[in-house]
Amino acid sequence: MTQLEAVIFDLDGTLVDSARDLQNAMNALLAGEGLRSVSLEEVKSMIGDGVAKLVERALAATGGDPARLPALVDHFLAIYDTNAANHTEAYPGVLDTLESLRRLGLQLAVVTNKPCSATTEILRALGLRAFFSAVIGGDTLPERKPHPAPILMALDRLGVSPGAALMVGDNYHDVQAARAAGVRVFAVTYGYNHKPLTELAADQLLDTMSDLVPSIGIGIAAEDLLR
Ligand SMILES: O=C(O)COP(=O)(O)O
Ligand SMILES: [Mg+2]
Repeated sequence: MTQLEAVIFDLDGTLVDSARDLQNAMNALLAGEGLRSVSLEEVKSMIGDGVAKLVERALAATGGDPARLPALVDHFLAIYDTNAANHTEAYPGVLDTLESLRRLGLQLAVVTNKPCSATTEILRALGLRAFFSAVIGGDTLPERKPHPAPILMALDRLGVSPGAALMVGDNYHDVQAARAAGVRVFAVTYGYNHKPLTELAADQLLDTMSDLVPSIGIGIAAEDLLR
């Protein structure tokens, strides 16, 4: 079994619960358009495919004019960029897990469909930025997950081959992108997945991030990790 050298994390729904800040920014945008607010549950069902999709789904849900989409994506970004870390928190077990993985000598990366500026603001505000040797956002490349390119770019920056990496995400797009990149993939059960967990077809499900290190120890090259 190839020795595990790197873990790539999705951001929203995996490392951080960002739904409240996304909801607040969205409702400020919608109010400016004279449209109704969206609930937290609605927003959670819209997260994961980047900002343009998020705004498109919110407009569709509230009867907004699709022709306004390009202008409203820009407006959303202007609101969200400076308010991305007001209520956003790391999920339980995330900080301890990142510390443990680094202690085990693993390299860490973030591959998210969220734009880089908001991603960086959140990671810095939560004290997580220093754990990651590579951070790939939704606007780093023309392609986003489920395309494998962002994952391959992260691996390239880390100097790690796909077979020596593990992806951890919450969405079927994370699973698809990882599979297409040739990377093993675990899925957390607490995030914003839009499909039944059984359909995710991840290599393993994690009910909490605290389960990750024990799972690696049992399932993936434990003898190598602990040597
Ligand atoms: O949809 C987004 O903006 C971010 O989603 P992700 O961090 O789960 O990739
Ligand atoms: Mg996600």
